[in-house]
Amino acid sequence: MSVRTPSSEQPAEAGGTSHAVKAVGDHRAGFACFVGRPNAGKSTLTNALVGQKVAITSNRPQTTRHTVRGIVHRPEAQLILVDTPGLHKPRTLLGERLNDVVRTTWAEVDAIGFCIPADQKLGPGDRFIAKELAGIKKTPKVAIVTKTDLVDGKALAEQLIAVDLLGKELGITWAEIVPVSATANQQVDLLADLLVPLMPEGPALYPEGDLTDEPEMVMVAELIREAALEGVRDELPHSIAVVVEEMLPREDRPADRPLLDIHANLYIERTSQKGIVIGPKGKRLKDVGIKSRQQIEALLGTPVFLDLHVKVAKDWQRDPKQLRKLGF
Ligand SMILES: Nc1nc2c(ncn2[C@@H]2O[C@H](COP(=O)(O)OP(=O)(O)OP(=O)(O)O)[C@@H](O)[C@H]2O)c(=O)[nH]1
Repeated sequence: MSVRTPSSEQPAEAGGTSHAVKAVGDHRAGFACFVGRPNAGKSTLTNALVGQKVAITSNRPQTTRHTVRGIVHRPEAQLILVDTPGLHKPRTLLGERLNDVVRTTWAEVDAIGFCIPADQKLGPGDRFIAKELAGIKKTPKVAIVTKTDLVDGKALAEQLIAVDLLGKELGITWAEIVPVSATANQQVDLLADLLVPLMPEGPALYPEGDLTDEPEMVMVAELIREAALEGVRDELPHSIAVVVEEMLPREDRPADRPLLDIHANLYIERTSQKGIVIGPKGKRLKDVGIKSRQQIEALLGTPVFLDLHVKVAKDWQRDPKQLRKLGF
């Protein structure tokens, strides 16, 4: 088994495939995606690799709904990370659509990183995904054991062995098995080093300095949704969707004091959920507004006036028309 620890000094090489490292001067560019069950740490890892927040994260499963691309720039390579929703057994139409997005992504990328949290035993969710992965023969697969800061050396070693065995059992050849911690920034750069040789040779696909190609309106909506998800429980997280209707610079402002007006709607599925989202005397919604506005201002680099409304889109997760309207 080829496991990458901080002391590994082997050259970055892709498990004997045709992707071996080329001489200096060659440039590589391509797409990699992280897969794994909900909450495995895919979005956090994407952000750590890119060095800036491009994907929202939360401790609620199924946070990620959009395919966010983070772009890692290196002198010798450009690595475009596609962050997909967690694959899971679908229960709703939204669930089915999300799984379709995942599979389509897998077929298009140059490498797949399978994320398995170090602090949880391999379970049916991991197996479900690994079995699907086994069916995708051509794409190199890297097993990434995430959240290594949460476990001791013994538990980590056991997890690495379990991942290796899972691969053998299902006929998957891991190009690498890499333990990382995105929050403690352990081995994150090494992971990028190992992914780069798996990319095809070619020129950069995005201008230098671009960190994502997600439209600003979508990123803004995601930041609002992230703030709204904090502290909500049970079914509600899945019921929340945010759509930014309009982003316009306020007229009649002096050039040195611009203000961006953002109008956004936060959708829930049932009237009964309104109270939870808005909170007593509107306090929760106000907090969501303040928190997300700060993040949006940091993202866009301009002062923002955020006009946020809560609306009911009845059972939108099961309604094709509503799903389309909400961007799915
Ligand atoms: N301690 C620790 N926590 C982590 C690490 N990476 C992610 N987390 C936490 O794990 C939770 C889930 O992380 P995400 O990055 O949102 O997970 P995800 O796989 O993108 O989740 P979905 O969007 O639901 O598919 C968050 O609370 C993160 O802060 C890590 O390296 N160490």
